[in-house]
Amino acid sequence: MLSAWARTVRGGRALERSMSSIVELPKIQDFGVENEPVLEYRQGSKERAALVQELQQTAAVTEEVPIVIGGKNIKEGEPRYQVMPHDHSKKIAKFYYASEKTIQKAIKVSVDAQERWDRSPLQERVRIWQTAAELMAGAYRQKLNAATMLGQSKSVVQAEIDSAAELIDFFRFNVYFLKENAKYQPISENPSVTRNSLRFRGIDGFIAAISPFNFTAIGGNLAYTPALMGNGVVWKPSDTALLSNWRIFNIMREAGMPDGVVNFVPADGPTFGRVITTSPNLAGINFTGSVPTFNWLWNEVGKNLKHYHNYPRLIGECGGKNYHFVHPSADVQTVVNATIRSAFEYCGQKCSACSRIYVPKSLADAIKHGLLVERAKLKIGDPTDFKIFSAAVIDDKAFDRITGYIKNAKNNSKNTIIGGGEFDNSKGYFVQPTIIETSDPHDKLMTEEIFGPVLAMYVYDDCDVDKTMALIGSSTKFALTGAVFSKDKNFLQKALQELKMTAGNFYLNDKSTGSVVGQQPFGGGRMSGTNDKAGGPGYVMRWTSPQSIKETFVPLTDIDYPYMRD
Ligand SMILES: NC(=O)c1ccc[n+]([C@@H]2O[C@H](COP(=O)([O-])OP(=O)(O)OC[C@H]3O[C@@H](n4cnc5c(N)ncnc54)[C@H](O)[C@@H]3O)[C@@H](O)[C@H]2O)c1
Ligand SMILES: N[C@@H](CCC=O)C(=O)O
Repeated sequence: MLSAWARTVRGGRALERSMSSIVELPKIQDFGVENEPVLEYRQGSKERAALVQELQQTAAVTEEVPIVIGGKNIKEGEPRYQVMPHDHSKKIAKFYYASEKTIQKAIKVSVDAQERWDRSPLQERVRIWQTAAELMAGAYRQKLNAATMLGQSKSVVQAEIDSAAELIDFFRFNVYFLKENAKYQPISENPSVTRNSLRFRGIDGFIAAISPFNFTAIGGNLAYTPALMGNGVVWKPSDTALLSNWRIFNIMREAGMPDGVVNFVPADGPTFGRVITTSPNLAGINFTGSVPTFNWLWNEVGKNLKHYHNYPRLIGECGGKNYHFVHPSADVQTVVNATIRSAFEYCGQKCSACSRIYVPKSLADAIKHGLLVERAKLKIGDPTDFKIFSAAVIDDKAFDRITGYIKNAKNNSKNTIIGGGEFDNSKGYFVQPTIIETSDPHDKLMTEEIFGPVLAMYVYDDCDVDKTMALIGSSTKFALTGAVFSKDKNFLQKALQELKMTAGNFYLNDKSTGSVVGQQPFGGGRMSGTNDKAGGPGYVMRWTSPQSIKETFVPLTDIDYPYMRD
């Protein structure tokens, strides 16, 4: 007969049962999940009328945006303004930078709130997330879109796929993924003797969510997915996405989010970075933005390691030098249309935007002609004009950086501007979609992230397909998105192997942008980030510190092993 000890180690038949389980498995209502439909905004549609009205209302005021810590509004220091990038004389939001002391206060409030919040039933959190998703899809859809169009200079469709569809999808899908992940429970060989379970806990401390300007949805995901998993969060939104991010924060409050769990803390980037990385309570950084900023944060964490209670989780989704590689067998029209969209939608300010294209000599004339014809048709202007293709770049710094590349190209004999090249910042930060052909595949136009409407093109000899394909991975450290265009299945097979490490999101005969939550989980490798795949099932798991629990229901009656008594 097995001893009680052995029975609890390996299971076995229970002779007596003194207790039952006290661990409750998460109860989360089952529901299906679908992507939020992208509305069309046709002339005469209800959604268009509602959006126009909301654009007028949003443009008519400069909204006050406070710092919010533990539910309390704080306004301190000199006021700052978020302006409309396409008309920088217009202020859309007035906000304040949190001081070091205020950031420290936000950390304390988040750490205190975490303990209570982590004890709240998962089902209650799920209810809040679902309510928020409904509010975003309904009553507040156009408020979110208007703030994104005016504040971040997005066209109607670019706002709709971001601040409506993607944001709503993040809220619905992360709940779905949480539920799916919670289905796994460890083996209990004989549950009346011992029962094993796994529960999700938040991480002991606080999570700093640091979001970029270019996607409203990313701000919502970075701040609220750690919160869904039981964490306290200090959210630093980007100065240039402030109003749309503020609207998300308020929707969450209306949906029932308790005060103090997520704290809204606009701040100077380096000040915020210094304060969070020197706090012993730092449990994680959820960052999306540029490589230099993430590298700086990672270094600071390294320097401070001995002060922390945890190893902070570092999630950073960073920049790219995304490519379109065209094989001689490619369909020219597909290449042209996909490239125009990928390179120039939202002024090339998607991290996934194509900014280098490799074209075989045999197709070069046709592709250049197609790109130039389509480029000339693009209307660039005020995003409230429903006919525009794209609007202004985000701010003066972006304008100077992008036009710096264009000016440089004008003075470099290896580079020829074949389309665009004009810019004007007198009213808004406008840069015309620009195509530059270079004879040097290592030129900085082909290797550095420009993050603007500038497409670099390199024409290769058809016989050099393999050699040119090898340049994709060897000429930059980025590996975010990439696309290959070919009608030759054997070549596509080869590209799948040869280019495996060059992109976290890889497209065959499609543009390098436009990933959808739940369809193409997003993120890059190499220096493009930690590739934690936002919009995929593993992302929620990065924000939990799971606990394994073993419960034993029979008394432990002896210490010896049976063989000792033989
Ligand atoms: N891989 C992805 O999923 C993804 C998605 C969107 C954007 N991006 C990348 O983001 C970049 C564009 O966004 P951006 O211009 O807002 O990036 P950024 O790095 O300038 O800023 C990102 C955030 O970091 C803050 N910040 C700046 N310095 C800081 C510091 N020292 N400590 C702490 N926070 C600091 C900023 O204020 C902002 O909130 C591009 O490189 C783009 O490719 C990547
Ligand atoms: N998910 C978006 C990119 C987000 C980064 O900016 C896309 O795939 O285009």
